[in-house]
Amino acid sequence: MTAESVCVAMLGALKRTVRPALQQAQLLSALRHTHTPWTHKTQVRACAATSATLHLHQDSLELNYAGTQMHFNYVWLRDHCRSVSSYNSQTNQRILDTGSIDLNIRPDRTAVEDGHLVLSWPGGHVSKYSLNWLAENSYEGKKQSTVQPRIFWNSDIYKSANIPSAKWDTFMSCDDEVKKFLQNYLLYGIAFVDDVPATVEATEAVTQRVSLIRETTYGRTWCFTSDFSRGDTAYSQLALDRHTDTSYFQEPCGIQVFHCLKHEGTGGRTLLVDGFYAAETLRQRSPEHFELLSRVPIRHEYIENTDNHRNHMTGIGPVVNVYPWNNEIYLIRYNNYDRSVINTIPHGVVQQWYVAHRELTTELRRPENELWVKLSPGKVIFIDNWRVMHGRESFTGLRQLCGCYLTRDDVLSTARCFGLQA
Ligand SMILES: C[N+](C)(C)CCCC[C@H](N)C(=O)O
Ligand SMILES: O=C(O)CCC(=O)C(=O)O
Ligand SMILES: [Fe+2]
Repeated sequence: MTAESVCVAMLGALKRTVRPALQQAQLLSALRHTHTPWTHKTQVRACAATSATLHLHQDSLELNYAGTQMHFNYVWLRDHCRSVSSYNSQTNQRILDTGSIDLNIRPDRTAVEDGHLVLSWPGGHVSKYSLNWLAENSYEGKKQSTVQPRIFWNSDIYKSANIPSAKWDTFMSCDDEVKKFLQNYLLYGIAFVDDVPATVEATEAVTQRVSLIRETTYGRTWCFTSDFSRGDTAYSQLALDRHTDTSYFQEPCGIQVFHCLKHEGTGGRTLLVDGFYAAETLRQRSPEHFELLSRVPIRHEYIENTDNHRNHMTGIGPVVNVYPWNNEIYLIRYNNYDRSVINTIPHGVVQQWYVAHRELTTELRRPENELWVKLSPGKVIFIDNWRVMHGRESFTGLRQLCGCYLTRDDVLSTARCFGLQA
């Protein structure tokens, strides 16, 4: 058996879910290294024992390992050297000055030894990388995997998943409960904690288990009712169509927390819609419309001029934001109330943009995509404001809603510290 056939035999061992990738072909060709084609310089080394084969190219090394063909640029390899003089593994920070690497660097010696790629650089420095580390960190590996695994949902999918709510007592005392809660939150973009005392303090305490509060012009923790105390329809009894909040921030708030402390009246149910489910449907149906919404930046705005508050915020960005290397959606800004004048789209594109926006709106408005819940005292909901839209039914009577925004970075950090993929 040749080394190559060993590699092929291992292909099946590595299961990957290749996501439908829209402009992947264009993207790849744009990003592709300009390899010197096979030349007499190219060396081939095979090591059947580790099932790894190396091919040296002009500015990169090709590694076939665990069923994946990967390319590692020489500057990249020197830059990612994990030797003690290059990298501080106590702080997980680079020591090496990347600006000092010769951009034409090539290793003098390359070998695969004991599951490691070993490179000797001109000047004598030796770098060692475990093949598994290389496989985990290669571009080829990353572009086929998602940054954050998610389950896109419509109402039926969410309901039949029967996700349990966390319970206040356990949530406050047991890390495992927080971990389970975060896993659900990451997968679905919403998660609940039940039996929370109906106070601002308890609501705040719950959030402290997973993140830091992101203070905004609305306060740190806010408690509001339909008193028009602020220049925004949220402070009324009117119905609010599905939307994401703070679309007018350059970085919209990552998480929204709501706790209804009191409602003496009718209506006021909360509407939840998975924006990623709708956007993925759009991507399947009309890739070119999806592309337009992900490419064209638009502006959102919050202008407030009341007796007590003066604010003028703007945020610019596309409706759908995707990671350029794998086309995974990571953020949707969708707020028809706060969308401001469109003057960032050339006239030849405006019509198509509206068509694309309408198509997304149609998906978001399908009744089967709507999840309605009545928030009641004790039930705290965490909403991924980069993904899941919220809205509300009009209501009567006194309704008091408290909550806060959380920093996305800190929620994700907590999740990663629990060993979750985020
Ligand atoms: C949640 N809280 C009531 C504090 C603020 C509401 C902000 C409303 C604004 N139109 C937006 O969508 O961002
Ligand atoms: O009143 C509600 O249920 C939510 C209102 C709203 O959209 C918000 O406060 O962001
Ligand atoms: Fe809102």
